[in-house]
Amino acid sequence: MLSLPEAFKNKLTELMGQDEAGAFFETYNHHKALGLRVNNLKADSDLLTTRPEFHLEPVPFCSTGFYYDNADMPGKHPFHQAGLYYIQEPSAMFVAETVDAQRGDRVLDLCAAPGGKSTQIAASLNGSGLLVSNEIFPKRAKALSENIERMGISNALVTNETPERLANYFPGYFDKILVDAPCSGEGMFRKDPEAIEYWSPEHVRECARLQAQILEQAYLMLKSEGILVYSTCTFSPEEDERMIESFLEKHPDLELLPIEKKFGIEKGRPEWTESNDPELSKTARLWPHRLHGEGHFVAKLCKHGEAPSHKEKFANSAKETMLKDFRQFEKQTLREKLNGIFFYAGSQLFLLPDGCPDFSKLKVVRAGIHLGEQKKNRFEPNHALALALPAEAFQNTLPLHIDDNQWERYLHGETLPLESGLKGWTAVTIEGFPLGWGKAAGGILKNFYPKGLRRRGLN
Ligand SMILES: C[S@@+](CC[C@H](N)C(=O)[O-])C[C@H]1O[C@@H](n2cnc3c(N)ncnc32)[C@H](O)[C@@H]1O
Repeated sequence: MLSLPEAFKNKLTELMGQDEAGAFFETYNHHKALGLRVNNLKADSDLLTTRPEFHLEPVPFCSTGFYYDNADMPGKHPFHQAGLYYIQEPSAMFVAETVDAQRGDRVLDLCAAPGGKSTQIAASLNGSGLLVSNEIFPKRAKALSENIERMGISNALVTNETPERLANYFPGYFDKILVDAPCSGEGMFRKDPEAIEYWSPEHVRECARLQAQILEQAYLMLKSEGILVYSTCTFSPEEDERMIESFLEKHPDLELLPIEKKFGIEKGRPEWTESNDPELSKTARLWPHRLHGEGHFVAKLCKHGEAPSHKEKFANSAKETMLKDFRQFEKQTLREKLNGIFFYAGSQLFLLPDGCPDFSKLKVVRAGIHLGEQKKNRFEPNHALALALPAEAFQNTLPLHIDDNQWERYLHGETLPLESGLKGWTAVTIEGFPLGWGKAAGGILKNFYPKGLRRRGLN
């Protein structure tokens, strides 16, 4: 059993009562639940469920979620590098299900790194609308950006901003906002035992102060009739029901919406708040002793009041004359011409989503698809382009297969021998799914798998 802080044990025992607390603490004798979520932007679940290397059982509250077996090691499988799934704690999958993003929505994920929920929201948007995926810490924003790239997401802006600066930029802009708040992480003690070290009653209070500030900024960015989902991975009422209680008090135009309670998902606990308002039982709690997953809290709100107005300003496309080298590369490498808003950041070229807002004053880490770099008189593609398109989009492919070790060599950065007379930019695929670029010449494939992603050892 994990060694839990005494104050945490006493608090939860007092809240839950001896009987329930007994069942709850018993879960700390067991391993955390392991989950992965299939990326519907690229593949169907059948692709994984029918493969012998995976032993998957459906997560009941997420149609693309699966529990996997410890021996499966999905992080080491090349399908992971190809972005066919995201390894995600099962309970966490319920949060983006609650956001329920619809085609064409403008969605903000305000506290997004490393990107579990953003990548799930993007799958629901299926390339339409806009996802602004924000992370305040630069290092975490980079990891988020890499995951957005790996999953082949074309309609996201990854920003590295404070909630306050974003709120100045996007007043009343979003249809849906997710605040997956930084929290005391009590629900993750089995997954991330480090969270135990940080835990203290003072830390819980600090988190609650920060969450209230973040929620205020989210409120400003929400359209009238927009939906706000608030979630934490902690059990403390100060960060959960009481946070929603005081948020509702501050904003009477907010309505708490019911969340369906199925598959062991339970009601929020109004009895743990000041007001004891039964409305708060519309919120949801995911408990490790009630379902196979870690601890989470989720609330869903609708804003009925007026939202601050904003002037729409869109990003402009680069002139066609500036795309000469790109167009030549495109003609030689892709089967179809790409259309849309082309945007240069220095020599780097991006293809922005339709209706992309002007983001010139924001810290943007990634915008749409990173197509590549304009070099002197030629264009060099970026890894993101290989991952954003299906294999059929490329003129040249080098198909690799799981039962042959060539894919391991490719992911290590090695040059590959070629039997065919391939020439030029080539998408390397694994079982028909792009893994990255290579450049063919003289019977070998030069490896363009990004250095930072290369595998260091065979394991
Ligand atoms: C629970 S994690 C998000 C997990 C993420 N949504 C996912 O599904 O992968 C909370 C995030 O909030 C960020 N954060 C910390 N302080 C913040 C602040 N003051 N404003 C906004 N985000 C903050 C943390 O860096 C962290 O990445």
